[in-house]
Amino acid sequence: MLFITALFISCLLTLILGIYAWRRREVPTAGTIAVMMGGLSWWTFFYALQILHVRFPELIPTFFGDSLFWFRVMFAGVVLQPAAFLIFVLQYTGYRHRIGARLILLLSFMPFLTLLAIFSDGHGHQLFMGGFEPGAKQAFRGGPAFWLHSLYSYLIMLMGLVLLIRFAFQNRPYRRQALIFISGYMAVVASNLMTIFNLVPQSLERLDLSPFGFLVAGFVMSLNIRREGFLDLMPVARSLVFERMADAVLVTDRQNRLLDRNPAAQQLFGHAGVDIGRGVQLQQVLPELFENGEPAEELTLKKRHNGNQDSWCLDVRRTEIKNGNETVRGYVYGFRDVTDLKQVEESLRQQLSNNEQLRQALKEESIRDPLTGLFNRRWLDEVLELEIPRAIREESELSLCVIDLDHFKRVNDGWGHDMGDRILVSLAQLLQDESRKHDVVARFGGEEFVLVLPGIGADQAREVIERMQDRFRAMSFGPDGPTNLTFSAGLAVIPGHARDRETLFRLADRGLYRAKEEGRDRLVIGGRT
Ligand SMILES: Nc1nc2c(ncn2[C@@H]2O[C@H](COP(=O)(O)OP(=O)(O)OP(=O)(O)O)[C@@H](O)[C@H]2O)c(=O)[nH]1
Repeated sequence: MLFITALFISCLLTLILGIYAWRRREVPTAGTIAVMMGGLSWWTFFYALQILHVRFPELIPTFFGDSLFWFRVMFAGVVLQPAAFLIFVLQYTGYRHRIGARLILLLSFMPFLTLLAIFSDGHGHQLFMGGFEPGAKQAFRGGPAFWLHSLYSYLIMLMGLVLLIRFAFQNRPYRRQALIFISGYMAVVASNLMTIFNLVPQSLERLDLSPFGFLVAGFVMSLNIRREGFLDLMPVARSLVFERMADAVLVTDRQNRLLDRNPAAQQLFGHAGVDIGRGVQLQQVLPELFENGEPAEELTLKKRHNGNQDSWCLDVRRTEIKNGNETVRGYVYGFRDVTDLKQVEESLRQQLSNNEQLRQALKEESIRDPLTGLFNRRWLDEVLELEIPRAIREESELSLCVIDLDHFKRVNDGWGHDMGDRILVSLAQLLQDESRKHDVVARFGGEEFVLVLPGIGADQAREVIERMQDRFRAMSFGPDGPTNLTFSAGLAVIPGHARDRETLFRLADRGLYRAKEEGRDRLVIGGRT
C-alpha cells in the first residue's frame, strides 16, 4: 500500500511540475521539461493501475484480456524519457541549433520500435517482456527488445550527462542549477538501474523502485525551480539572445580560431563571401581586421567576388573571455553594421560642407563688387577698422589712396555704358595686378577706387600709384574704344598725415579733389601737391 501511495504522490508531483513547466513554455526548455515530467507522471500512473489490477482485478479491469495491458501502456511514458532528456540537455547547454528534424527522427526510431515490440508481445512472446508474469512476485527480466532499449536509453543519457557536466564546469553562473538537475536525474537513473538489474532487496518484494527515484527527482526539481530560478534563469535565454541578435557575433579561442558564430554572422559573412567555418583562423579569413596587429575598431568589408560593389561598414568590438584565474580563454567579436549610419553621416557631412561653401559664397558676394570682383565699401570699412589700429600699435605706416577716373562721363557718353563697364573692369584688374598680396583694392562706388597699402609710406606708395597711372595711360580699348585714359589719385598716410580713419579719408579725398583741380592724371599726397 505504501508503494501505491508513493506511486500516486510521484504521479501527482511530476504532473504538477509538468503543468507548471508547460505554462512557462515560452522558455524553450520548459516545454521539454513539461514533456519529461508528463512522461514520468504517465509512467507512475499506469504502473499504479497495473499493480492495482493485479491486487484488485475486480476493481481495476483490464482490456483485450491482456493482464499486462496497463504495464504496456505505461511504457509510452518510459520510452519518451531518454530522447526528451537529450533534447533538454541540448537546449540547456546551448546546442539548440543541433536539434533538427533529423535528430528527432533518429531519437524516435528506437522508442517507436520498442512500443511496437511491447504491443505485439503477447503471451508467449518473449521479445520485450521476457516471459514476465505479473503478480508472480518474480523479477522482471526483460526480453532482447527490453535490453536493447535500455542500452539505447543509457547511451543517450550518458551523452546528455557528459554535456551537462561539461557545461556545469564551464558556466559558473549556471553551475549550481545544472548540478542540482543532474543529482535529481541521477536518483531516477539509480532507482531504475537497481530495478532492472534486480538489486532491489527481497523485503521490498522486487518492486520497481523507479517511482521513488521520480519522487526524489520531483522534489529536487521543485527546489531547483524555487531556489535557483531553473525555469527563469536558463542559459537558454542567453543562447537565444546570441542566436537572435541582429549584430554578427564570432567566438574564437585565444589563437583567434573560430569556435562559434551566430546566424547574423553567417548571413553577413556569407554574403560577403568570407568563409567562417568552425576552426578557421580569423586572421586568415579577415586579414583587414588585424591590419595593425590589434583588431581594428572599424572594418570595411567588401564583397569578395569580383565585379560586385557591395560593401559593409562594421563597427567592431572585441571582448575577452576569461576564466576564474583571469587568463584569457578566447574572444567574442561583435560586428555592428553601421553602413547606413555611415551613409547618413557622409551625406550630413556633405550637406554641412555644401552649407559652408554656400555661406562662404554668400559672404564673398556680400563683400565683393559684382562688376569688377573687387572688395566693396563694406569690406573696406572692416579692413580699415583692423588695419589702422594695428599700424598705430605696431608703429608702422599705412597708405590709403583714393582713385577716380578722369572724364569718365565722356567715355560713357561717347562709347556707351558697356564700354564704360569694360574700362572699369580693366582698371580694377590693373590695380589688382600692381598691388601686393596683402594690399586691399576696393571699388568705392561709381568710377572711384580705394587702395589700402599696409606697411608702405608716401614715397613707396607714390611709386606704386604712378606705375599704375603709367600702365593705365598706355592701355588700349580696341579700335572703337577711347585711348590715353587717365585717373587722378589722392593719398594720405598713417601716421604721417592722420591717426584715424576719418582724417585719413578726408585728406586722401582732398588730395583727389586737388588732383582734379590741377588738371587730372596726377597724384596729390596729404591734401597737398
Ligand atoms: N559705365 C559705367 N559708368 C559708371 C558707373 N558708375 C558711375 N559711372 C559713370 O561715371 C561717370 C562719373 O562722372 P562724373 O562724376 O561727372 O565725373 P567724370 O566725368 O569722371 O569727371 P571727373 O571725375 O571730374 O574727371 C558718370 O557718367 C556715371 O554714370 C558704372 O558702374 N559703369
